[in-house]
Amino acid sequence: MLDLFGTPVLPGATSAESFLSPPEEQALIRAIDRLNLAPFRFQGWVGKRLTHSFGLHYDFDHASLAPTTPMPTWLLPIRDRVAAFAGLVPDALIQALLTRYDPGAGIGWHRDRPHFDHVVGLSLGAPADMRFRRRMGERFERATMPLPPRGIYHLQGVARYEWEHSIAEMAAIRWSITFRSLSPRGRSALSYGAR
Ligand SMILES: O=C(O)CCC(=O)C(=O)O
Ligand SMILES: [Fe+2]
Repeated sequence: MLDLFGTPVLPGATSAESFLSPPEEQALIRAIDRLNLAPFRFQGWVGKRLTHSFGLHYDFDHASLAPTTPMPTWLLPIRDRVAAFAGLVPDALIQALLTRYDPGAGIGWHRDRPHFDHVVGLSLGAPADMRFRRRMGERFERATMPLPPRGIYHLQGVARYEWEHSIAEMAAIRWSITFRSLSPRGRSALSYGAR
């Protein structure tokens, strides 16, 4: 996320337009819709957005992280390009979370689980804004990062750890593919099978 002078508005948040071509976007949308997407669940609450994980599954009902089906071959070349954008080796992006936001679905204020480190996302379908906020005493500092279709964004450092983010309820369908790397906490949770 850069201002007019190319300075990041939020340290640790970078984005680029036209990362995917329109045919690639359409092929990915079709591939996501072929998956067995399930409503996101959080401690007994069932959300409107539909998700499917590859590589690792974080179970929000039980706050646990476990290996799941490896990324399919159609996703690997995309994962490799996304890793290059983020300056990471491809294998670092161990999880892919595929999400469909139907009209009325969004994502509330959160920071991603501490088990993960880098978050690199692709946007497909309807445009959206990622909103950011950070508490400053009595009020919130706020920032917005546009998420145009076919664009990519990378959250790390301050933007990922100190700021919360959310996406308002959508009026039209948006899909996203977010790739995550593991944090030291995530690595120990996996090796001990603990939280
Ligand atoms: O849909 C997106 O691009 C972001 C979703 C998100 O913040 C998350 O899954 O943690
Ligand atoms: Fe998130």
